Amino acid sequence: MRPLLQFEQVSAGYDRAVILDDVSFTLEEGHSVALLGRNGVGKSTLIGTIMGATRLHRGAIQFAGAPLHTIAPHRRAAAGLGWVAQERWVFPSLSVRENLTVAARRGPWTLQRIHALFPRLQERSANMGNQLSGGEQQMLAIARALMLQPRLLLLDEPLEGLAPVIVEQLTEAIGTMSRTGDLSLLLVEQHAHQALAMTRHAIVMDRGRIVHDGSSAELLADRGRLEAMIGLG
Ligand SMILES: Nc1ncnc2c1ncn2[C@@H]1O[C@H](COP(=O)(O)OP(=O)(O)OP(=O)(O)O)[C@@H](O)[C@H]1O
Repeated sequence: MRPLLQFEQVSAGYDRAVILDDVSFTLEEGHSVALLGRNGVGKSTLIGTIMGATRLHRGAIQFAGAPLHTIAPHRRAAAGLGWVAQERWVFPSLSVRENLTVAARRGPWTLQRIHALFPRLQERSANMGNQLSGGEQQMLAIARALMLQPRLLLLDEPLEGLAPVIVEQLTEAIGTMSRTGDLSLLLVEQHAHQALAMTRHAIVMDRGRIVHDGSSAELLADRGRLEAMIGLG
């Protein structure tokens, strides 16, 4: 196994506030990890720390065998990180097809492969970004990130606020993505069951610290433990 992302005793936050407290974990190349925890425990801060959007107080982050924390935030996408933020960035006045191709790079994620993953986007190719439903925008935001050929894709609550039928389609697509093996995934989700079903590993956070790091299947089977750590809502 090859480590792709490693947090080494990372403390990080905003200005003087320390939110992440001595966080260490490893994400292997080609693996998928669910990042779980109650509201406000620091999940988005961890994602932001990978992208360089927070202040690193202590520790180091390695990505693909080299230090990541010394790379400027605007260069991290080119280094192989894809980020689908909660805000679902899409270009409103570009068509779906243009959204996908405007900044695309060559690599394993082709338009054809994207259309196989999200048939809905193929049907909506000529529609503008602002003519899409919330679920379609989420699909487009994920697809745009894939067209940049990331080695690691960060998904921040992709199922949030979406209709059950869309949640089902997205869950299936994310599960497919994570099984391809040529992409690593870090998935932040409030929907713990879905997140665990889509991933191989799970990390649970509480108040800025990692309180559990293990297999998703085992945690999914241990209802009592899951409930104690994050509640089941
Ligand atoms: N830009 C910011 N400036 C200062 N504090 C922040 C900022 N963003 C988040 N925080 C604080 O950091 C802590 C962790 O928030 P974070 O958003 O990382 O948690 P989360 O686990 O992702 O929660 P949620 O599921 O609600 O998004 C909270 O106390 C929050 O108030």
